[in-house]
Amino acid sequence: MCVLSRSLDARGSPEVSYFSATTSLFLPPPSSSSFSSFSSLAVKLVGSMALSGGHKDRELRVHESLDELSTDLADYIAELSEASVKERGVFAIALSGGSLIGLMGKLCEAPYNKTVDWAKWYIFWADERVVAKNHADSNYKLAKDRLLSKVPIIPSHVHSINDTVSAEEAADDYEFVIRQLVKSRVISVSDISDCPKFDLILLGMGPDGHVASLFPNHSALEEKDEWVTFITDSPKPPPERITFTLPVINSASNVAIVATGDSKAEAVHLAVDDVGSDSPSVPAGVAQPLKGKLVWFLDKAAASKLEGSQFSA
Ligand SMILES: O=C1O[C@H](COP(=O)(O)O)[C@@H](O)[C@H](O)[C@H]1O
Repeated sequence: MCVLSRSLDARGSPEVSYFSATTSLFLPPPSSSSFSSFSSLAVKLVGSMALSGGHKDRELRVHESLDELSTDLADYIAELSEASVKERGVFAIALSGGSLIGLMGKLCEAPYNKTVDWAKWYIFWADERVVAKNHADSNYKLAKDRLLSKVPIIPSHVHSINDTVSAEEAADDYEFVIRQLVKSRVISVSDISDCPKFDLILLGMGPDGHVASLFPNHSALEEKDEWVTFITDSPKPPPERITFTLPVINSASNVAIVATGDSKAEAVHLAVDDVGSDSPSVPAGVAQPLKGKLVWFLDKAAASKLEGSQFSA
């Protein structure tokens, strides 16, 4: 696997280096700046820059196929789980819904089904549709059917929303549950805010650039005080949802955004590239942990509109 590493110096100027991940040897840069000049299985772009009052650490992994992306995603989650269990004794992970869950499927297979310390996992949802748990639209049901029922997770460690109350009450309830688990340190606490610090928040991204249930131009994006908020007017059905707020997402130790397919390419470009203030901003572009690390998992189609990219969809 070849890796392209691009870090940004203090002024934001790119310093480009190229190396092979398998050998860790530095290779001379290619004559063209095009990513596609590598016959790589995956291209990884690492950016790091100082932000006002913060730090930005992000990495872009572009995969040749969904199969490779799924393997890399399973490796990434398994490694973070191992590190967190070693450091804290538990792994607090927040899931999303949508295509992400299918792409996590390799975790149910060897070696991960045997090597991951599932009993130490505590599961949450970064967003949930306010429907019954057995409803086809439920993010909980999707994860349960495709993932949680296939690995030995302890049922009491699975924290889904209360599906018998209104969206507002479900958001309040969920925040209460999270507060209790922060108190008992199942979930860490951020040292720069009072927010929970999840070990990993996994986000999908819609073609409009929404992450969790934070949609473009929606007031929920501005929520600063609550950990969990609710909406009743989601532009994507179903309309009633609860969602982690940006302060919670941006307090996590690790955030991954997983996006595949042509329909996501424009939103990936708007979120990742430095598009300037004249272009519309998308929620995915403001998901960036202040002290943690953001990793984007993309296929070539989703990466096809990135600046400097010659991936063909
Ligand atoms: O409605 C939702 O959509 C997003 C994206 O879903 P995808 O199928 O386009 O990957 C998902 O991340 C979110 O959790 C879900 O509620």
